Amino acid sequence: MRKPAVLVLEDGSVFRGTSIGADGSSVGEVVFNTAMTGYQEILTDPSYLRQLVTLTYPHIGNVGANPEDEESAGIQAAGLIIRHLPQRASNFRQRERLDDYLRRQGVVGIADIDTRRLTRILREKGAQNGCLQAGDAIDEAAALAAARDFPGLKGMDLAQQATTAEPYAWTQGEWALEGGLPAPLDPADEALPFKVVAYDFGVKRNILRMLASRGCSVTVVPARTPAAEVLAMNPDGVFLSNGPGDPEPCDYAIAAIRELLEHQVPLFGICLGHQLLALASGARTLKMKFGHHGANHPVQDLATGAVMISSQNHGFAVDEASLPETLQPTHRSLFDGSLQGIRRCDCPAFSFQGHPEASPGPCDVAPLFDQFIESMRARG
Ligand SMILES: NC(=O)CC[C@H](N)C(=O)O
Repeated sequence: MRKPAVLVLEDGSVFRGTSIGADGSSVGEVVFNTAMTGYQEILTDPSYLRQLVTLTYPHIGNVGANPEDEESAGIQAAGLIIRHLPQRASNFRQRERLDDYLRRQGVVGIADIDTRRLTRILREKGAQNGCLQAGDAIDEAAALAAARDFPGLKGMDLAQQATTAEPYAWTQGEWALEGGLPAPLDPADEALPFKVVAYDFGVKRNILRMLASRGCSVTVVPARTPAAEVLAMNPDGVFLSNGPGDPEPCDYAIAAIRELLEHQVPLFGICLGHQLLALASGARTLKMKFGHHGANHPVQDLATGAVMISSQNHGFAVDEASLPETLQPTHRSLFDGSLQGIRRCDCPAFSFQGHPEASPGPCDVAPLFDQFIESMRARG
C-alpha cells in the first residue's frame, strides 16, 4: 500500500496524492518541465536545487533509473511531482525503479495528482513556492505555513552549495548522444588538447563530456576560485557552468569573470554562466514569471535567422534592455522574445541561456561547443 502525500502551494492550493519517494517534508519553488523524456537527468541537474519539479508528461518512471543518466552525484531537485508512476518499469539499462531511486536518496515525491491543474496555476500566477509532504505524518496547515515561509529563490546564492569542494580533472567523453559519437579527434592537430578551466556553479556532466569529446583537457574548479588562480593555470579558455539560484548575489564569480575578461581569456557560459557573464559586463538579470523548463523551445540565431529547438531550464534571465554597448544579443526565444544569447564585442566571450548540452533534449545548439573550440584556436 502506498502512503499518502500532499503538495500545498503558497496560494493555498492543495493537491492530495500518493507518495512515490521517501517519507518527509520538503519546501521549494515549484516549477513545471514539459520535456517528455529525461526525468533522471532533470532530477540530477544541480540547477534544480531548492525546486520541486513537476513534469507535464503524464507517465514518468517507465524506464526506471540507472547510474549512466545522472547529471551529477545524485538527485538535486527538492522533490518530484507527477501524474502517474507506471506499475512496471522496463528498460535494459534499468538498475532500479524510480520510486526506489527517490526513496534510497531520501527525496520526497508525489503521484496521482492533476499536474495539468498545477501547471495552469504556475503559468497564470507565476512561480509559486510550495511544500511537499509524504508519509503518515501529513499536516496541511504546517505545509501551507512552510510554503509561505520559504523566502523564494530571488536573492539566493545556491551556486556555492552546488559547487565542488576541490578541483578535479574531467576526462570522459560523450558515449551515447543521439546521432552517434562526435568525430574522432585529428591526431595531427597540434592545437590539441585545449586546456579548459571549468567553473563549477552546479555543472552537468554532459557539458564536461562534450568539452572532453572536442579535445579539451578539463579542470573543474570550485565556484569561489579567484581569477588569479585560474590565470596561473594558463588556460586556453574558461567555461562558466550552469547552476541553481539567483545569479545576482554571486559577487565572487562576477568579480572573477570581470578579471578574466580583462585578460582576454576565451570564455563560454551556459545558463547561470551566461547570466554571470552578462552581470560581469554590466547588464542586469531579472526573475521571470514562470521561467523556461523543457526540451522543445525554439530559439533564433539572430545572425543567420536559423531557428533551433533547444533544452531550457531557467527562472532568471538577462534583461535585454540593460545590455551595455560591449554586449551584443545573439539569440532570442521564439516563445516569449526573451534574450537567449550574448557575445562580447571587445573580448572572445559568449554565452547561451539554454542548454546546448541537451541533456535531455535536442542537439541543435551543440555547435556552440565548436564555437568555443574555434575561439580558443583563434587565440592561438
Ligand atoms: N540551468 C541554470 O543554470 C539555471 C540558472 C538560474 N539558476 C536560473 O534559474 O535562471
